[in-house]
Amino acid sequence: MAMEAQAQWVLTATGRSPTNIAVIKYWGKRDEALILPVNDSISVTLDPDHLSATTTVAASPAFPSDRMWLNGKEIALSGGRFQNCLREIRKRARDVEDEKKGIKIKKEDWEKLHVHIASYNNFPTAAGLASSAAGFACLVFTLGKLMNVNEDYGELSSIARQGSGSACRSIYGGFVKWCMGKNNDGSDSMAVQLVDESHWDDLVIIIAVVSSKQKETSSTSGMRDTVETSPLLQYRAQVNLCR
Ligand SMILES: Nc1ncnc2c1ncn2[C@@H]1O[C@H](COP(=O)(O)OP(=O)(O)OP(=O)(O)O)[C@@H](O)[C@H]1O
Ligand SMILES: C[C@@](O)(CCOP(=O)(O)OP(=O)(O)O)CC(=O)O
Repeated sequence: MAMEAQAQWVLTATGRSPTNIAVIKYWGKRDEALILPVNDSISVTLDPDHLSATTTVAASPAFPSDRMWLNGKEIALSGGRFQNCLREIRKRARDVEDEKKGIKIKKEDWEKLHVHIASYNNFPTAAGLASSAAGFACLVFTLGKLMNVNEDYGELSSIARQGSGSACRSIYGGFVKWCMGKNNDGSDSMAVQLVDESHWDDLVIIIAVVSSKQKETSSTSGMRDTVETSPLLQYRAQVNLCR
């Protein structure tokens, strides 16, 4: 394999993704593992200069395992959400050649190459400002860039969805709809852009951070409780709010 014959090298890619704020909220899953929602939702993507995640991914034959640092602190990548995103992007990886660095990676090499991921949020993490949306959109986008993935944004949004539901909408700017889809495998549950970021030029969103502390109840567990206990949620899911 050409990759092994070469000297040790590190190939990197960096991306930045903004967070998004839902105007018609996603609340409740019909499939917890695939992250499939019970309703369509619509959000507005914020300006990346203000609230965003910046992620650098690196691959090297010298890395013995996949590792990730979030805001400078190492976090476990063993969770299903990270593993699903890594697996889905690796599946779609293509040949990469960097002539200047003398690197040649074959499509099949990506299954064996490990990655190191470093991400920073320029706003409070896990505090109710959708850091998971910016974070997983950025992770999927940047891994895709590193591995020369050629999928369209719809497909990337479907992969980001498997990291955090709201992340599928952060793949696009402007106003974005997450179409819940009907298929059990989630293949039609993805985001589409309704209008781009120039559509409503003078729209200003003011984010008032009242606390930067980690929330006591995450959206993931809050919506799980609602699905299990609220008859009102079933009604909300039956009415198409996004029409
Ligand atoms: N930059 C990032 N890159 C990758 N994963 C991230 C990043 N930022 C946050 N996450 C993941 O998202 C989790 C936080 O998500 P959580 O849903 O609890 O909070 P939030 O998205 O900030 O708030 P909310 O969903 O209520 O708006 C983190 O524990 C981490 O797993
Ligand atoms: C209130 C919300 O922001 C909830 C977002 O929840 P998450 O997308 O963070 O939940 P998981 O899919 O479990 O990761 C509404 C919305 O963004 O539509």
